[in-house]
Amino acid sequence: MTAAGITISDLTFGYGGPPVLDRVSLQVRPGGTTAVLGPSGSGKTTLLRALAGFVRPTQGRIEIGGRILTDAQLLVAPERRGIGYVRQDGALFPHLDVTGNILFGLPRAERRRTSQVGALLELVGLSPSLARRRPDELSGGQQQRVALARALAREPAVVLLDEPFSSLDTALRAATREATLNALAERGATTVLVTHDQVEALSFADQVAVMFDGRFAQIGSPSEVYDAPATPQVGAFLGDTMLLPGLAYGRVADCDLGKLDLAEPATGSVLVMIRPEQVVLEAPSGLTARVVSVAYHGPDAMVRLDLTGTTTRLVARVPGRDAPHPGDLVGVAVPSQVRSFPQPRTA
Ligand SMILES: Nc1ncnc2c1ncn2[C@@H]1O[C@H](COP(=O)(O)OP(=O)(O)OP(=O)(O)O)[C@@H](O)[C@H]1O
Repeated sequence: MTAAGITISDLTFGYGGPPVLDRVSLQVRPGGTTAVLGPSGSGKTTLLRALAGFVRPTQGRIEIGGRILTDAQLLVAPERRGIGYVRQDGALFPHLDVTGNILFGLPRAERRRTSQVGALLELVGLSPSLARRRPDELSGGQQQRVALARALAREPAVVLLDEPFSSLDTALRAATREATLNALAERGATTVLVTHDQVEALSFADQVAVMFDGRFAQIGSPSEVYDAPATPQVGAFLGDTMLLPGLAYGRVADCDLGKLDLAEPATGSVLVMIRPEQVVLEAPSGLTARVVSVAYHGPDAMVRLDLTGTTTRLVARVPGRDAPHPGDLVGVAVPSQVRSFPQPRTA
């Protein structure tokens, strides 16, 4: 199977009402992994359904491997698209065993090739000894891996994953995610993952497309969308942020935390974006703050602070073992470069 790139151009679709997808464009490189990240109801699943051929867009085009699958005239049937689709619940057939589930949907001649089931199970990190189990005899993570093996059995050029890890607990989620990534990499399949989990999107994909209200607010590498968000909304969706009013001149912004270095030059009134891991706590001197509360998480702790002489509230993420105590007076500094956004004018 040769890897196929995906090109989505100007795609628009609504379920009879206002558009759920509003002129959406996206490119996924052959063999690449893109995470579509957005809040509930933003249109992520609808985009996957359009890619899979389950809905007919009112406008726009979908091309996979240079072949047009959807446009104003054409709607190639789902089974002719060479796409594997793994849903949130895995959706295994309860009355079929693992082998039956994996071979389901293959052409009749290929269904006899039960020998490939063992190889597919190994590919997704499962023991071939599970081949005769029924879905209710498997854990949630094992069921998801069987669903992935079923999707890969047809050797699709493109695999769509719709929140496939969301029902799993934390440890199982990480292991299943890694097994899925390895299996997809081995097959060279181009992958689109839909998720509302920021950590999952950042760790799974080489490209993250952030969707709000049926539009992409930003498409970029994981570090671009996290470190250089296009808007405060994208920044806040990717992780905790503080926005401080300030005045920028070139590569410096003056705000309640003093003069901070800007990653990009700016001029005039800005909102300075600071992530909690950028706030460094030290012995009190210069800028100080009073610790309001500490949420201890083991490896790290989130420390809420009142900046002395201001109404500014800060949050610092510090190593768990270095966490101060509520009431402590600490020094604060933001030594790393920060981003800024033009401040919206108020009337
Ligand atoms: N079959 C349908 N008929 C009518 N409206 C629908 C249908 N499916 C989804 N919608 C609406 O379209 C919008 C986008 O839904 P979609 O499932 O694509 O969002 P999502 O980002 O995947 O959300 P979630 O993360 O909750 O799954 C929502 O407002 C939803 O209510």
